[in-house]
Amino acid sequence: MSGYIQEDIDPEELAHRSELASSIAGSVRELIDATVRTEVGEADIAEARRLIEAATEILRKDQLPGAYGIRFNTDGTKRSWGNAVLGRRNPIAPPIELHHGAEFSWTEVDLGAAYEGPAGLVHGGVLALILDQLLGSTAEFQGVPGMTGTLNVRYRSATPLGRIRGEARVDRVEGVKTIVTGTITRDGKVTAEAEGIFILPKWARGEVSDVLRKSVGEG
Ligand SMILES: CCCCCCCCCCCCCCCC(=O)SCCNC(=O)CCNC(=O)[C@H](O)C(C)(C)COP(=O)(O)OP(=O)(O)OC[C@H]1O[C@@H](n2cnc3c(N)ncnc32)[C@H](O)[C@@H]1OP(=O)(O)O
Repeated sequence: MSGYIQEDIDPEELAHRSELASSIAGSVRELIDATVRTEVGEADIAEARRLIEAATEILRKDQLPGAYGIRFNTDGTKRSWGNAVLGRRNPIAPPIELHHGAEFSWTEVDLGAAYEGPAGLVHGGVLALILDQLLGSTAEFQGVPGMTGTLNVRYRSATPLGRIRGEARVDRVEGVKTIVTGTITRDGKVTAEAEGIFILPKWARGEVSDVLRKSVGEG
């Protein structure tokens, strides 16, 4: 499957690249929030655009030919740095940091103005995005990975912007299908619940190396 790239990088260099990626993505994330909330006038907007365009030009000096893909070391550590939910290179990712326990996985993340749907509330699609990744990564961590086949989300009550918590656990495994359930809570109250069916695709059955299938990295 293209897009999976074996690229061995020693731990020290990896930590350095990770720090660089997180730092620039964090700056751009700040920029996104500032853009959504700015009240400055035309002259300041023009000046800001000039600086942003200059920064873009610097980054364009050396680019990957396409998306980042999923890269992994032969020891199984994995990098999904372009991922839309947890990619450390990706400023549109909230980004979520996942924690995995024996029984369940969880994340806590602050969702600010850039993730608004209804006034003052988290966009339902953003919650679905986070649940998709959280549930999918939970299946992966438990050694039964798959692509999302179906994701059902029930929005029980509105989720105000701010700090949310997501939790997920594998409910059962049926052949190549892993059924995972999860919730989003805000201030201790469940505002959304989900069930996902994650399916090990045909191309991965027996074809993908054990290293990749068992890989659980920093994301
Ligand atoms: C090393 C391995 C890596 C593998 C991968 C890992 C990814 C690790 C990511 C970690 C975290 C990801 C979190 C974000 C995850 C996304 O964002 S994934 C992106 C969104 N999803 C997609 O693009 C999936 C698109 N769809 C497909 O690729 C294929 O339709 C699927 C879902 C893989 C299934 O196709 P298939 O492999 O040909 O499945 P098939 O053999 O026909 O059916 C197998 C079983 O699944 C059932 N089924 C088929 N489709 C569906 C469906 N849509 N809904 C429910 N059941 C279905 C069938 O009825 C059958 O059931 P049983 O007869 O066994 O009871």
